[in-house]
Amino acid sequence: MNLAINCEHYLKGDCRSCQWLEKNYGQQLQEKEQHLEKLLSAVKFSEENYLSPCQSSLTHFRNKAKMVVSGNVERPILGILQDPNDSQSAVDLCDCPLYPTQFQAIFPVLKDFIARAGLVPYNIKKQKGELKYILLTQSQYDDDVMIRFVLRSEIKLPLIQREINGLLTKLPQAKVISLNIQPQHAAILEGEKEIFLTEQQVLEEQFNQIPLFIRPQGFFQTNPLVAEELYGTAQQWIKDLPIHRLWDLFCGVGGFGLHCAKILQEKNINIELTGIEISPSAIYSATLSAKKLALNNVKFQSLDVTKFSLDQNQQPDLVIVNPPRRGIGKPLAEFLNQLQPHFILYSSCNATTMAKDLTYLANYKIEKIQLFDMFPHTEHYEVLTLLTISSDKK
Ligand SMILES: C[S@@+](CC[C@H](N)C(=O)[O-])C[C@H]1O[C@@H](n2cnc3c(N)ncnc32)[C@H](O)[C@@H]1O
Ligand code: SF4
Repeated sequence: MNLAINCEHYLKGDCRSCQWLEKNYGQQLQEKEQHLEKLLSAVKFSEENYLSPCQSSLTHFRNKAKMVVSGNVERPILGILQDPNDSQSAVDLCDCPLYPTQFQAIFPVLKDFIARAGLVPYNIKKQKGELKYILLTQSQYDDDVMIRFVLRSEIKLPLIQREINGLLTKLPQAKVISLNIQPQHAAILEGEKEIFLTEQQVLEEQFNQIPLFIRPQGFFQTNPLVAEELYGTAQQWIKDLPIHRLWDLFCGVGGFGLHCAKILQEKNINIELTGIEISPSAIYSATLSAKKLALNNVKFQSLDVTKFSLDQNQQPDLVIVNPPRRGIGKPLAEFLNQLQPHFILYSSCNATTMAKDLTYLANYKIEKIQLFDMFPHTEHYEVLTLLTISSDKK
């Protein structure tokens, strides 16, 4: 079997998470482009506005590993369950070629820590044990990592505290370590309670000299090199446009808004950036970045984007939207279509919902569009679109 990358687990059939591994990379990209073109066939745009895709590395491109913990306390297995209801079906994926190479040295230390702290892996059928998942995230900026242990309860906290200095000595790059308490039996990845074992609670990342802060709960891009290209492209596309007032909706930790505000401010343009995001911890991170960049007139607020937008009566020049897979939805799209900001920058991880939203944005045409291959070996991709008001609607 010819695979796009060498993966023993795929060949053995014990992991099939990369559903497109049997297609070579050229074929993967071609199918993604065809998919996007088909979705946009009803929307007006010219060929020259369709930029060639931003490609990804084929291996070691993920900054995050979500490992189900199973096996036993002396020999834990970190990986996936082939049958989600059976801990006996575990496959160890510590050598998955998508993770950063540095993770290879970290996983054995974590396995040793599990044994030392007596963190019995959770057994789904028996509903016994404590440790459910380990979530590991690396910053590409300085290779520091954040380690999160998802546990059923706090019962092991004293043992973990006893062993934590040993772990920090072996892994000095572990700048953030936390316990997430997830008491429910359901296959939910994480619970609400986060207990920090390190003073530092956010992991610093940097894209295009913009500091961004990854915090335990909530969204952060998982393919850092492609994400850096994505934010950098957004920045380049808007830098010469007449923009003073901008909104970054679904802003997360602020990547898009901060990139755009920084380049405009460097050109001595007076800007006013408002970033809106539902998660308060993401807003905390975004505010921290704005302070570090010494940006003036920047306000990040934890609110529902539709509620925020419908309450506004001032027209922004640029609205950035980067929604979850469901898209921005009809009420917000129709509102923006009436509000008529001069430019809309739409970044989407689901071109199907974006294409639907574009039908409600009937006053706009596509000025530029580019595919960013954030998720190689799968059918998923990111797409960035710059919309301007159609000349007949001005
Ligand atoms: C695809 S992420 C984009 C994050 C950010 N733009 C970035 O580049 O990292 C979508 C974000 O929308 C937020 N979100 C989801 N529903 C929301 C809502 N109704 N109002 C505000 N934010 C929302 C999520 O918390 C998440 O951070
Ligand atoms: S996720 Fe990793 S182990 Fe699984 S198929 Fe993809 S490359 Fe192979």
